[in-house]
Amino acid sequence: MKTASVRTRVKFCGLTRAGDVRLACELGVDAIGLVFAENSPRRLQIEESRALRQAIAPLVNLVALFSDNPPEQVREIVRLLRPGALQFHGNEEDAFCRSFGIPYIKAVAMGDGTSPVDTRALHARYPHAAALLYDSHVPGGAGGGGKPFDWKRLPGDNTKPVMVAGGLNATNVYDLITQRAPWAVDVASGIESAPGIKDGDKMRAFVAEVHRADCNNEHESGYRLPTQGHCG
Ligand SMILES: O=C(O)c1ccccc1NCC(=O)[C@H](O)[C@H](O)COP(=O)(O)O
Repeated sequence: MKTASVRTRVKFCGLTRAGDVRLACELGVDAIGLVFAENSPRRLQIEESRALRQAIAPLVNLVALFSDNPPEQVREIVRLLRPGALQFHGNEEDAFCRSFGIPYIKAVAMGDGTSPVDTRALHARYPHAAALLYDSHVPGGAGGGGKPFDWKRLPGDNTKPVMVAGGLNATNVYDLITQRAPWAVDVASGIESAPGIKDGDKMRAFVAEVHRADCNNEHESGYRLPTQGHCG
């Protein structure tokens, strides 16, 4: 039997319904992203997020997303939801991001730029980031826009796990994984029928394509642990 020697982690982001959360967990995603950024159509109120939290299966990570939210709001969400990681999309600096005592992911705005990413500068600016998420928003803009950036701009000299987002869906995630082998992929609109409303068929197709890519991927990324997942 053919086996996958690596496994790409999957984060589904911007869920707003408990049923979608349950299906995502059944499909085997690694993380569920709940959005608390003010400018998002997927933004949750704290009360509704508690029901979603309860729908997350054991061993599946909860990631809480922010974009320049006030610290007391972040603290309140950390207290109530106990996320496994925080994700910051705004102009937050390292000291702020790490001050909540939970591993953090920093989103890097790839925008419409063409210049190479200065990985050294990024690592110096966010020394305590657990991972960097390369996403297609413009600096200061919101995520979840459903538009990819040019993956050739992904840096090759990372010393932190690389996550990729921006316009991913079941038709392009295979190419991303086989071309660039990120540690994790992150998707919001590519698995939706409307902002915040996930589509079961699109979720299934996305996970199936990640699995297919992992089973065909010869590329060994320095950010992955070897695993032996079965490919059928
Ligand atoms: O999803 C949002 O509405 C959002 C708003 C403000 C900041 C971040 C936001 N989402 C961040 C994500 O992690 C998305 O999954 C990521 O940007 C990819 O989105 P998409 O291109 O729709 O797959």
